[in-house]
Amino acid sequence: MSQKVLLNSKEVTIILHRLACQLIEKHLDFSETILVGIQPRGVFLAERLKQILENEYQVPEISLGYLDITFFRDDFRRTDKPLEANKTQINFIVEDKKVIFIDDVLFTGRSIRSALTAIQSFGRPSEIELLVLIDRRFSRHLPIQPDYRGRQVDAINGEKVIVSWKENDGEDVVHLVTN
Ligand SMILES: O=c1cc[nH]c(=O)[nH]1
Repeated sequence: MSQKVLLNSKEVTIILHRLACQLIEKHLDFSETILVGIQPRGVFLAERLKQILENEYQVPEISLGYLDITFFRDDFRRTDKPLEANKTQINFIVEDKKVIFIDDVLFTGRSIRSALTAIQSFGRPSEIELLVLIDRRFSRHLPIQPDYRGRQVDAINGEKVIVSWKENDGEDVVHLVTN
């Protein structure tokens, strides 16, 4: 196995600030907007963006929820292993709000397709956007594209993009791993 650094900690910080500014351009004070981190790993990115927006750009408190998609995946019956769901926590009304799905890596688009189904249980948002740190180009199985992307990456099928976060993994870094 070999691994190459795609983004180091400084680059991750710069990208997070850019994404935060792009969100402010569109969502201003976030009064009609809800951030939704896709479980499990989109939550780290969503929390980080909330922190940056509130602490560094003085946006008033932003609504942040977590959405688990385990049982909304179209392949969940195909596994023999018992599936373990993560927490879904959406403590506010999404009806007529602008929802931003946040995930670390966009690959086939199937997770986001599942998230679109899962969010329906909480009402009908006025719109749903997608923000990802890494957009794996040419990998999509579905017509799903991000509205905000940190970095576009060409990775071939045997390769994997791994995003690590300081609070969970000790360091902010993105690796391209080849088996
Ligand atoms: O490369 C990939 C593809 C999907 N999910 C990841 O975390 N990395």
